[in-house]
Amino acid sequence: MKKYDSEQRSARRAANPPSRSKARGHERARGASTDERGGSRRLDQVTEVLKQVLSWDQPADVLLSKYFRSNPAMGARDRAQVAQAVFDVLRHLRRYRHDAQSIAGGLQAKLAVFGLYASLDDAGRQSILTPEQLTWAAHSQQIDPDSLAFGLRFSVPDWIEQEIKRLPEPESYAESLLHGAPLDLRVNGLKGERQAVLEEIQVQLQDSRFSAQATPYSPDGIRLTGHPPLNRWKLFSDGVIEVQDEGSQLLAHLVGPKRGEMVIDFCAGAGGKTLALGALMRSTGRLYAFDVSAARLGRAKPRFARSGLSNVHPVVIRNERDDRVNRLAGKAHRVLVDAPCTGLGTLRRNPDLKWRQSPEQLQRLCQEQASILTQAAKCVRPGGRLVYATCSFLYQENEAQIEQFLQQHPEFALVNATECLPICPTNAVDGQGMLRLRPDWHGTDGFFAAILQKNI
Ligand SMILES: C[S@@+](CC[C@H](N)C(=O)[O-])C[C@H]1O[C@@H](n2cnc3c(N)ncnc32)[C@H](O)[C@@H]1O
Repeated sequence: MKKYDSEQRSARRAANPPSRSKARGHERARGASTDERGGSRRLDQVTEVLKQVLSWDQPADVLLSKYFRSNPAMGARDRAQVAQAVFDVLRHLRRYRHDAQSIAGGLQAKLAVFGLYASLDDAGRQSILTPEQLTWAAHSQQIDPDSLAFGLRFSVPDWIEQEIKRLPEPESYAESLLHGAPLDLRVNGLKGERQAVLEEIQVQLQDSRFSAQATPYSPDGIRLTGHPPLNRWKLFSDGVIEVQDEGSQLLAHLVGPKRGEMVIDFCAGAGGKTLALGALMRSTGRLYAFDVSAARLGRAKPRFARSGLSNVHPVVIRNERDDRVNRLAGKAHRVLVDAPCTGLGTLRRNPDLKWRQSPEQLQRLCQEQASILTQAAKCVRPGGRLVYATCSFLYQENEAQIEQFLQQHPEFALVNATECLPICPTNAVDGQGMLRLRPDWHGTDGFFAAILQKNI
C-alpha cells in the first residue's frame, strides 16, 4: 500500500462529508432528486464508487475525485450526496457488512442503501430508496449500538480495537471517530490578524448555513461549521488563510522557531506545517522544506507562493541519508519530523484508513520513522530542538519511538510541551511532557508530539 499524508489530502478535499449521526441532524444532504430514475441513478452511482473504494487500491477521496471528474454532468448536490453516502459506509463498514448478511443482493448495493439512508433526510430517502430498502435500512439503524460488541459498534478491525483499548476512555475515543471533522483554517500572520479575518468571514457567511468562530487553543485558528467553497474566497487566493487542523497548528508552536533561525521541516509534504513555521519566523532566517516526494513538494509550491513567504527552500531528497541532509549536520536551531505514519489520528476525515492500514504496514512505518528521526537528529545544533510528531494514536509510532530514541541518544532530553503552547489543552500533556491530542477531548484530529532538546 502506498504511504501517504492524509492531512494533505484532507486539506485538498473541499467537502468533508458528515458522519451518520451528524447526517441525522442539521447537516443532512437536502433536496434529493424527486424523479424515480434520478433516485435509482444515485444508488447506482454510490454502488459504483463503493466497488472502486472497497478494493482499497487508492484513498477514497482520490477515487471520488476521479469519479466526479469522469462524470462532469453531476452537480454539486449530486456529488455531495454520493460523497456523504460513501464516507458514511466507510465509517460504519463493519457494522453495515454484518447487518447486510441477512439481506439478499450484491454487497456494494446493500452498503450503498445503508449509506444513503443514513446520510439523507426523509424526503431524500423516499425519493431514492424503494419501500423494501427503506424498511431494512430503518431496521438496521434501530439496533441499539450498546448491544453490540466494541468492534461492530464502532466499526473498527480487531487490531485497531486493541489499540484503542490501550487509551483512556476508549469508547469515547472510538465514538468520536464516527463523526466528521470541522474545517479549521489558519490565519497567515504575515497577511492578516485573526480577529479581523474572523469578522470578515462572519460577514461573508451571514445568512448562510455556515458559521465561524475562533479555535480554543491555536491563536491563529478559525473553525468553520460546514464546508463553504473556500477556494473561491479572496482570503484564500491571497494567502491570508490556509486549511489546517487546529492540532497541526499547535505543532508549529511546539517547534517554536524564532526570527532569523535555521529550521528544517524534514517531512514537509505539501507544506502545511512549513507554512505555519514560516509565518512564525516572520519570513526571516532559512526554512528548509525536505521531502522524498517531488509530487507532494510540488503541491506545496503554489501554497508557498500564496503565503508571501520568502524564507522557504524546498528540497527533494532521495532519502533521509541524502547528502543534502548530511551537509546540514549540527546546523539547525529547530528540526521538525512530521513523520510518515498510519494517519489513524485522522479517521474522522479519512475513515478508509482503518481498512487500508495493517499491522504489517505499521511495522514498516515504525522502522522508517526510527531511521528518519535518527538522521534528522544529526542536523540539530547543540542547544537546538527536534520535534517528532505523528497524526496517529498508536503507542508504537509515538511514545515507543521516543523511548527508543532517548535510549540511543542520551545527548537529547524531553522538554515539556506545556512550556511551548500558547494555551495548553486539558489532559493533553503526559507526565513526561509529551503531547497527545484527541478528537473527543480537544476537538482536533489525533496528534502526538514530543520535543527533544540537544545538550549544549
Ligand atoms: C505526515 S506527512 C507530512 C505532512 C506535512 N508535514 C504537512 O504538514 O502537510 C509525511 C511526509 O513524509 C514524507 N517522507 C516519507 N519518507 C521520508 C523520508 N525518508 N525523508 C523525508 N520525508 C519523507 C512523505 O512523502 C510525506 O510527505
